[in-house]
Amino acid sequence: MIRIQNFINGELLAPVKGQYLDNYEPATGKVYGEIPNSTEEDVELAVAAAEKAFPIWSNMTNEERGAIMMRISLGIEKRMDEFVAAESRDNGKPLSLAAHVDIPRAVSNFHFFATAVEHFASESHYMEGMGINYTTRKPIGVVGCISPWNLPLYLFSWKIAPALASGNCVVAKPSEITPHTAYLLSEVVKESGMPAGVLNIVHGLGQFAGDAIVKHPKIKAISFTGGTKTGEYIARTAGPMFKKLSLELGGKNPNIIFADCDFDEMIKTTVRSSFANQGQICLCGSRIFIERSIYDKFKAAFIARVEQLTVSFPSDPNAKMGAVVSKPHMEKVLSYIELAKEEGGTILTGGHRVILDVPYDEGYYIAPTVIEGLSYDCRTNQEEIFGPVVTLTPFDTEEEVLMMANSTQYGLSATIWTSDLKRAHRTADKVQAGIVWINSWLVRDLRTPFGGVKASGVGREGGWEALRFFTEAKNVFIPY
Ligand SMILES: NC(=O)C1=CN([C@@H]2O[C@H](COP(=O)(O)OP(=O)(O)OC[C@H]3O[C@@H](n4cnc5c(N)ncnc54)[C@H](O)[C@@H]3O)[C@@H](O)[C@H]2O)C=CC1
Ligand SMILES: O=C(O)/C=C/C=C(\O)C(=O)O
Repeated sequence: MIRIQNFINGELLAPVKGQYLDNYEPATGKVYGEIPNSTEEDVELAVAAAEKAFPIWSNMTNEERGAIMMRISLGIEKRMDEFVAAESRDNGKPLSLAAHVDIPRAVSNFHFFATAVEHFASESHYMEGMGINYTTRKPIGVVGCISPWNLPLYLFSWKIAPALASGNCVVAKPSEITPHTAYLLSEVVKESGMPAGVLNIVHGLGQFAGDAIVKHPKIKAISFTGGTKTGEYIARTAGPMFKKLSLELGGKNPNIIFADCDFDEMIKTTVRSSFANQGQICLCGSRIFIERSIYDKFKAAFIARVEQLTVSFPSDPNAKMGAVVSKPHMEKVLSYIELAKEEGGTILTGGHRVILDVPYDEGYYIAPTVIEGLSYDCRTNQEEIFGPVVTLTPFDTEEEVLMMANSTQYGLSATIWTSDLKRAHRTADKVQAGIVWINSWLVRDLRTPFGGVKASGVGREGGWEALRFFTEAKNVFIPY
C-alpha cells in the first residue's frame, strides 16, 4: 500500500487531522494506496511556509531560480521509468502514452520556463516629446495552482513551472484521483536545492483542500484546470476577493473535415484526436463534422481503424487505449452513451464497457465509441463527455458547419481539414475557439497562448502569457 504525504516547508508531512483517502487503480478497480485528506489546517501551514520563503525566492536572480528548476527537470528525467509507471498506474493510461507524452512534457515544462524567464523583457513606451513609460513585472507573492487528473504531472507542472520561474511561492493541489507523480515530484524538489516553502503540495479533495486554497486571503492568484462547473465556483468565490484567475476549463471541440483534405493523413490523425488518452484530453475533437460528399467513405475508413484500437490494461505493450480514470467517470461516460441512444443516435461501433481477464476484470474500460444520426444541438452534442465517445455529423456548406461548430457553450479548440488555403484561414478565423489546428492536431509549441473562449475558460497559459499572469505589472512614467 503506497501512502502519499503532503510536501510543506520542504518536508514530507502527514495531514494535520491524520485522515486519508483511498487511491484506486483504474486498471483493476482496486485500492492500491492512500492520500492525505487535507483540510484548511494543512493549507494554512503551506501558506505560512510559502509566505516565509517568498522574500528569499523572489530576491534570487532569474538565473539562480532557473538553475534550480533545471535540476528539477533533470531529476524527473533521471527517474523517468518510475514516473512513467506511477502515472500510468494512477490514471489508467497506457504506459507508452505516459512514456512518450506525459512525463517528457513535465520535463519540458520545467526546462522551458526555467529558460523562458531569462528572455522575459520589460516593455517600454516612448511618448514623442513627453517622456517614457517603462513597465516592471514583479512576482505576485503566494499563488495557488489546482490541476486535474487527465494529464496529471503534465498539467501540474504546466502551472507551477511558470509560477516558480517568475518568483512566486506556490501552494499546489494535484487531483485527488491522480496524486502519485506530484508526490514523486516532491521528492525530486526536496533534492533540488529549492529553498523550503517555495513549492508546497497539499493533497486532498477539491471541496476541502482545494476550497481552502481558493478562499485563502493570502493566496493572490489561482491557476486552475478542470471542469467548467468547478471553474464557475472558483470564479464566484475568488472573484470578489480580487484574485487574479486563470481558468482552463472544458471543451466540446469540433473537428471539421472538408472533402478536399488529405484523406489518409486526416483519418490517421482523427483517430488520435478522438481517442488519445481515452478521449480524456480537453482538446480531443469529440464532434466530427464531415462534408457530405465524403461522409460514407469517412465512416467506413474511420470505423475500420477505430475497431483496430486495442483496449487493454495499461502495461500491455499492445494497448492503444487503457482504462478511464475512475468508476464514477466510467459511469458518467456510459450514461452519455445511453443518452445518445435515447436521443436517436446509432452506435456504429463500441458503446459498451469492456471486461478484461482477471486481475483487470473490475477495471474501468470502455470501447471506443462512434455515434451518428444525432442533431447538432442535442445534449450528447452539446455537453462535455470527456471520454472515448465521438459523434459524426454530415454538412453541406461552410456556413452550416460553422454554425454547428459554434453552437456549444464551449470554445476551446478546433481542428480543420482542407487543402484550400483560403478556406483554412477563413474557417480558422470564424470558428469560436482559442486554439485552432489546421491539418494537424495537438502540435504544441510551449511559447504559444493556450486557452479557450466562452465557457472554456478565462485567460491564457503558455509562454509570455503565463509569465504575465504570474506577475504584477507596474508602469512608471518619466517626463523629459
Ligand atoms: N481540463 C479539462 O478540461 C478537464 C475537464 N474535466 C471535466 O470535468 C468533469 C468533472 O471532473 P472532475 O474530476 O470532477 O474535475 P474537477 O473540476 O472537479 O477537478 C479538477 C481539480 O479541481 C479540484 N476541485 C474540485 N472542486 C474544487 C473546489 N470546490 N475548489 C477548489 N478545487 C476544486 C479537484 O480536486 C481537482 O484537483 C469531467 O467529467 C470533465 O468533463 C475534468 C478534468 C479536466
Ligand atoms: O498544454 C497542453 O498541451 C495540453 C493541455 C491539456 C489540457 O489542459 C487538458 O486536457 O485539460
